[in-house]
Amino acid sequence: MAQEPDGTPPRADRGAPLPYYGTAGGSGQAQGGAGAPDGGPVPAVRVRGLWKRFGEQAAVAGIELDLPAGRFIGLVGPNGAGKTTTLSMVTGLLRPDDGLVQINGHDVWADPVAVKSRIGVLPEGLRLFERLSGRELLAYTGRLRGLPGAEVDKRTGQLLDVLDLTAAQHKLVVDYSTGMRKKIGLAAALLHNPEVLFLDEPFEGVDPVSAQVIRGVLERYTAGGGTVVFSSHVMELVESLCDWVAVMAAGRIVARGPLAEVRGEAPTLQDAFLSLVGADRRTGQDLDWLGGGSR
Ligand SMILES: Nc1ncnc2c1ncn2[C@@H]1O[C@H](COP(=O)(O)OP(=O)(O)OP(=O)(O)O)[C@@H](O)[C@H]1O
Repeated sequence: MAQEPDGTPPRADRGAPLPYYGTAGGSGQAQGGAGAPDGGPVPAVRVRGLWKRFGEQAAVAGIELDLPAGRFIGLVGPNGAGKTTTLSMVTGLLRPDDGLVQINGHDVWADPVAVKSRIGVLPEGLRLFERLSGRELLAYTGRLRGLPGAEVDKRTGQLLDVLDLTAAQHKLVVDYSTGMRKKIGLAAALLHNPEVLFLDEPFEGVDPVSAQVIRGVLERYTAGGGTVVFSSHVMELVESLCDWVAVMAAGRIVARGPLAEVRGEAPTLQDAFLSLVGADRRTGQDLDWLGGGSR
């Protein structure tokens, strides 16, 4: 598999290698804006030695990963592979036991304000302010992000329109459907025009029409230079949307690189994925009693 980053324009903000966090609960040192230590282009996301244990179990077991800027990146893996735990640590929602995470050269835990102004996050199990209307939620988010009121109004109107939420803009979020919640969450994550957008299962529970709308917005965002990192189980979706993928299994990255390279000789990403995570051997052949006939 290819080693990233690739094809990303070099940036001026380069600097020294960064320290790891050290032991559990350590916060590392501020190194805002530092670049790739090898002199290469600064990756959108740089992860080194990332660990998270829950009791005896290592949910994330020493991940090393560079995600190139300006790409549509899919993080895929079977249930329990550690995708959500990884994304939570990368976005500053969950403190790692050990390891380093940088967003465009800024340390997630040592320089959280710089990082949070650069990222948008649509987490799994998104919690929203339910007693606000969709429009109020975006107005509130925009002001929290420090945007001027007129700019918040303009962007809010445009995002509500593009995401087909204008008719529901005055409805309380508590009354939104699953798909509407994803869309208003996406609008809130995009409002400040982040450099990197993280989405945990953005298409789960979303109907095909809304999925197409979300897809269009994300494609517009990457065309403008933004980086999307999203997790999904749906290989067809990843294959049609992403140009770069990272495959996780049992807390580790087992493959990463441009989509075509990870797919390799396999006919589809799904085949490559099943082979990479070792699931192609589980065919259900042993269940010879199953079939609804004799009990
Ligand atoms: N708060 C927690 N406490 C204990 N175990 C946890 C916790 N969060 C995650 N885990 C465990 O860590 C492992 C990785 O979970 P994670 O949710 O990151 O996987 P995932 O790849 O996102 O899975 P899925 O695709 O099913 O959402 C799982 O075995 C899970 O049970």
